Amino acid sequence: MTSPDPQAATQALLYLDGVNVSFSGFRALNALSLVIEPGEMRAIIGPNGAGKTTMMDVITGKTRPDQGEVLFRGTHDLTRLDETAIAGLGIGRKFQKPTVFDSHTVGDNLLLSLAGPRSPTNLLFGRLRPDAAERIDEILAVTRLGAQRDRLAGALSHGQKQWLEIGMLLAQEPALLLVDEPVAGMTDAETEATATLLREINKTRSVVVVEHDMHFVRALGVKVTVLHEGSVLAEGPLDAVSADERVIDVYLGR
Ligand SMILES: Nc1ncnc2c1ncn2[C@@H]1O[C@H](COP(=O)(O)OP(=O)(O)OP(=O)(O)O)[C@@H](O)[C@H]1O
Repeated sequence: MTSPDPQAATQALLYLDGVNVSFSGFRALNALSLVIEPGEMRAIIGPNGAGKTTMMDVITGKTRPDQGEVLFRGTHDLTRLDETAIAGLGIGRKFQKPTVFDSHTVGDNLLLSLAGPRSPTNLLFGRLRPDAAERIDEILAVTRLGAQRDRLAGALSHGQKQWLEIGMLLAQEPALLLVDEPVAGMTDAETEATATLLREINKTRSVVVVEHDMHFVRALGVKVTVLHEGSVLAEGPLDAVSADERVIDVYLGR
């Protein structure tokens, strides 16, 4: 792949160019270049070890690249910021395994995640953002967890826990959501519902989703980037990348 147009750096929401990451001499990311436009939802696919998780780690500041540019909104150099600062810029990440608070209700999990002045003292004295109750209602509606509000999170199904965690991420009001294999272990119906949920979220936020489940990627209906050996192998609509011989060889054909 050629590098993206340098002018794209200033217009992109997320701009990666020539990113290298090595672990003990092994290139996990190899001159990776990728551009996510404002408002876009992008699906990232690729075989095990292709570098998908490492790419997310670089964007969120967990891993520092050895080389390359990583810019958010054209001006923020993510290679110089730590994880907290990057989260503060509005980049939220959902890991594969749900990490909800099992012994709290669904509603309280969301309350604890709300952006705003939520120091322990503020929570203790009920000082929350003024629209907290309204925002929780909205998130419960979009995640279809309204009927579960007073249930303990520990009692939810695996799919519902994943939706709750996506809801907790939404409560932080990120501009960009990074979502790692959200439908692993879900039923077909839950997988469909998750595609609908991410499409709904994408109406107001940008999303990068890593997923192996091709039915789910198809249901998202967005541009797909195929990673292989730490670089972009192919990019485009799912039908086009699925027909690409190189993609079939390294990933889909297996
Ligand atoms: N901390 C690390 N130390 C050494 N090697 C690592 C480390 N993290 C990742 N790697 C290696 O880098 C390569 C890319 O890994 P990465 O987890 O990014 O791939 P992936 O595309 O997310 O794979 P999967 O689909 O299996 O999650 C792999 O070969 C992996 O073993």
